[in-house]
Amino acid sequence: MQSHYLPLVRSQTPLVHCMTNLVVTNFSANGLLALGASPFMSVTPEEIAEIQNFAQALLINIGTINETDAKAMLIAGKAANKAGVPVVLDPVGVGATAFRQKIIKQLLAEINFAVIRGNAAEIAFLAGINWQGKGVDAVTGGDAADLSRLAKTVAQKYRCITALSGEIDFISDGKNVRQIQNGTQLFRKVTGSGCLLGAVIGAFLGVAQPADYFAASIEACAVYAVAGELAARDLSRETGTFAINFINRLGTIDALQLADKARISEI
Ligand SMILES: Nc1ncnc2c1ncn2[C@@H]1O[C@H](COP(=O)(O)OP(=O)(O)O)[C@@H](O)[C@H]1O
Ligand SMILES: Cc1ncsc1CCOP(=O)(O)O
Ligand SMILES: [Mg+2]
Repeated sequence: MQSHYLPLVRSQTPLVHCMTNLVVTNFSANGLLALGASPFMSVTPEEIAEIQNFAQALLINIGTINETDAKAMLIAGKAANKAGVPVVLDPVGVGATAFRQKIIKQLLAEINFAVIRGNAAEIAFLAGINWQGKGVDAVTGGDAADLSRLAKTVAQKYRCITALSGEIDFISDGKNVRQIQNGTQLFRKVTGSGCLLGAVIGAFLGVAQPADYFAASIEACAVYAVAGELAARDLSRETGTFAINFINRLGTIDALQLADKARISEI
């Protein structure tokens, strides 16, 4: 694929305001910095509305959600909508507890999300379909047609782009679906792999026009999965090394590597 948004991320350094979970905050900030974006990690109620005046994107991730953070996310999301800042939702482990389900229902009712990114279990939950999940992880399985339909259903239901990640990523705008057949199994052994992807999608949206959010999301997922594939070369079970290699690859991946490696098709 042609890289259009990656050079823009590197030249414009979009500020991505991440309201994310306690597990992945540092990994996400380092991943954004490596890529060329500018992370701002804050859930502080006193400042989260103001940040939307200068942010290029907002990420809302419910990984370690509590009532206080949920209230702050509602305020930030609404302020971002008002300011025209694209908002990405990562509904981490939404099917796992009643509390998460309550929070997600409120967020989806009151905020317009540009992109919802989740694994198969999370996207299936939003589609209203029973799917196997375990805590914050998806249990693998499901054929491509089912997963593609899930992504499309959620995109239509919430009038947004959906990025369903896994062995194959499915990205839909509610009409079209693209599949990306890149990545590595090692991603599953590094916590924050999905969460950082949500932040990276935010960076790509931050340099795109709203009409191009589908294209920007596809490129973000492709850059991410190809960087993972390159980072995993010569590794089998060295998950710590993979995490470091991956951050390095986010910084060095270029147009040639993307054109050479990305396997993107319509489904
Ligand atoms: N089995 C796999 N093979 C290749 N890539 C994978 C695999 N599982 C996940 N990925 C990649 O890992 C990244 C994070 O996705 P995922 O693991 O689904 O998120 P989460 O951590 O939220 O469950 C995505 O880029 C996805 O393409
Ligand atoms: C392990 C864990 N527990 C609560 S949030 C979280 C991080 C999940 O990160 P990811 O979905 O990116 O693997
Ligand atoms: Mg996740």
